Amino acid sequence: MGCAGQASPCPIQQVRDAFPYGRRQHEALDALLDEITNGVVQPLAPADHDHERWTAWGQEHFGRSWYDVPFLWAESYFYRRLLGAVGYFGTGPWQRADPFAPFKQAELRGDAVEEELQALDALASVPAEERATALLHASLWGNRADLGFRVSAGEPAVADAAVPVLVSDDSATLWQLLPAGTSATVAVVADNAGRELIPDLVLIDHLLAHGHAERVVLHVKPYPYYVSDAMTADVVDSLRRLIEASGEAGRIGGRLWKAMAAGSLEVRTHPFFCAPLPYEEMPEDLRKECAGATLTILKGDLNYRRLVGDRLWHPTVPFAERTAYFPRAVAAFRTLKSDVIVGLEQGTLDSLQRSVAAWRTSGTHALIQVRP
Ligand SMILES: O=P(O)(O)OC[C@H]1O[C@](O)(CO)[C@@H](O)[C@@H]1O
Repeated sequence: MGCAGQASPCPIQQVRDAFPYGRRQHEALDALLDEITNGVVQPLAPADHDHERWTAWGQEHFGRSWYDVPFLWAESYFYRRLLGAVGYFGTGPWQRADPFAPFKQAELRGDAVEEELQALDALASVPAEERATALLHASLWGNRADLGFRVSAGEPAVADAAVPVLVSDDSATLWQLLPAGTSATVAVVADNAGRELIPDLVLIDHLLAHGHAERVVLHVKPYPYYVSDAMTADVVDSLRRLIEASGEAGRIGGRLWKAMAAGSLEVRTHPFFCAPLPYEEMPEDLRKECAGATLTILKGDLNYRRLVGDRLWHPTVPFAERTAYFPRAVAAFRTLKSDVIVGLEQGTLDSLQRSVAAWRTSGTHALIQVRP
């Protein structure tokens, strides 16, 4: 979360600086910061629309120090409380005003996105298979948000070139599940907006345009979360950004816009995407939804923690074993930003452990894992 003395930026300060909030919001943010630093976790007010839901999701954590509750729970609840403090769920003037919108907008309008969109022109003329790999990697590394659509492919420099940056790569299995010309439905559970969502949308366009999927359902967060997580408004902004671009990016945007109207691309959301719970505990309606998809692709680090279980598993525990509960085929695209990892070959683990890189947490490494 980066508050209370941690090195990364504190979202409380970030939103304070980014919005001309009134006294009431500043006081509520002060109180939240004080609660996190010196106090104990307070429940939501009984009148809050999601009071019952959060009680079910972790009543046992209320009244304990923020430092003593599970990290996954604390992070999720923190974002819920932050939104409460700025009046996001209220009926006042700040109702539904995304406190992170200024950061998302700046990224979308930045030079990096512009360059990445322009690079799509060069990609349009390369053979379909090579393009598919480049787009898959762009979506994957978009999770680190510092790599674009380079034809030369998607992999950032790392300290130790002897160690593979893709620590697991099941992309061949992914393409086997989605051969061109199938009537597959693909569910994509999005992670970050901006520099991650744009390559996700470009990949979705490729799946639809080349017959790897007949229908794609893009799942986004129901409210602002983890600063940059994508919501419906971010999908709209990204689609507009694509459409306004020249060349191939603009054409992709136009196709996606039409796909939305035709129903071959659908945006959906569910409260569970902001839940502090593993996917193993997903509710029945979401389980049915995933069972109906040929493949569900989960993007990002947090989704990975929730998919395999937020624990320090031995890295060679099979991915298939940890995801056996998932109702149908599932894929994880993730740059490594936390200690949780499974599904590594012993040889890969050995070379990673010999390297000097902080490979588990620095975002220099990534994986594509698939359980058919
Ligand atoms: O956007 P992503 O890839 O889900 O990353 C979020 C990650 O960042 C953190 O908030 C901090 O490292 C992790 O807790 C979390 O897993």
